[in-house]
Amino acid sequence: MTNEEGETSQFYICDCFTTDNIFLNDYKLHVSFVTEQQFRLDYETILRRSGCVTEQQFEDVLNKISQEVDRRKHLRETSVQRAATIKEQYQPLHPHVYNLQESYLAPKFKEIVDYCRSRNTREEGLLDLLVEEAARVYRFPVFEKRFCEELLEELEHFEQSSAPKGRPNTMNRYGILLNEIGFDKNFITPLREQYLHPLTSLLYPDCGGHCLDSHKAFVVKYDLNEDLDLSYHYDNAEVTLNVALGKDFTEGNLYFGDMRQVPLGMTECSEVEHRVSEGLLHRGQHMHGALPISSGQRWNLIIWMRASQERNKLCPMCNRKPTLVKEDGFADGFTKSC
Ligand SMILES: O=C(O)CCC(=O)C(=O)O
Ligand SMILES: [Fe+2]
Repeated sequence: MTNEEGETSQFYICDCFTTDNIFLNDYKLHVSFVTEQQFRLDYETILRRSGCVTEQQFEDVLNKISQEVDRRKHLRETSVQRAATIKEQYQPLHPHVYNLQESYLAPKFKEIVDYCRSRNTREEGLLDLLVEEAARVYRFPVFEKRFCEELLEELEHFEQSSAPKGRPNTMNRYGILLNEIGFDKNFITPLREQYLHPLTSLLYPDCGGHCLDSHKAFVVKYDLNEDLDLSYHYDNAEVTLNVALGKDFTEGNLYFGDMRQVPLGMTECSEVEHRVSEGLLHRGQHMHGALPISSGQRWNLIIWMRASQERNKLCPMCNRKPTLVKEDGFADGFTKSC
């Protein structure tokens, strides 16, 4: 039996969600907060170096953290409420975009998926169909351009409506959470299971790409009057797909550094351009960020794909064995079974 979002199992979050990876936008810093004493010990020096020098500035940081922890503690319940209100009140402009059709997909993408479906192990032939832009970062066409336009029209229509809006995370202030507006069951889940899974199985078997069983999907939006760029980070995902949907924009390239926990600057970064209708597939733990756009507006579809088999061993956000807390929906992709 599956529920409305299309999940078949009970999923969990790790309890580090309320203590770890809290992003301080003013100082572009991710922090953990358990007690004030621990926080001062771990971050006072680095915060001071980043310009947080007065006691008042430090107080402001503590207040922001406390607000964020509160927001996270109530996140699931507010999200369920928002989804119910959206379902009741929001009238889609293009209802058909919520149901994935083969005709939305680029022919080249279908060719790549067919190639993967017919093979159990990676052969060099696959790398002739994809472009490897940086270490294990692959580019390929995903959608037809016409579909990207319609999807964007739908998302803008939603943005302009009076429906309540949940934002993807503290780093993206203007995105849209796709599960809340009803994209999971008939669009993102079939896209992940039927099309992306054959590909990730061959490309990332070592990072859970062969056993992805949930996701978090959202849209990020950059505009000259809103967010311009995205700080360096890793995703709460085993494998991520990032598809540029439009509109017209200049710059805003992604950049990739090393895998987790190597400070930027000690490592060479590779810049990768976004091209409308094309996707970039990468390991979730591959550190990356987005450079500022210099004109226009950029919308990208982001699918953080999770493999419970991998994350149940080690939570990618706190690097410890996860302490499970039950939640609705796909939660953060942890399960109890394996
Ligand atoms: O703006 C982008 O293209 C990157 C977005 C991203 O990395 C994320 O949301 O995790
Ligand atoms: Fe990311």
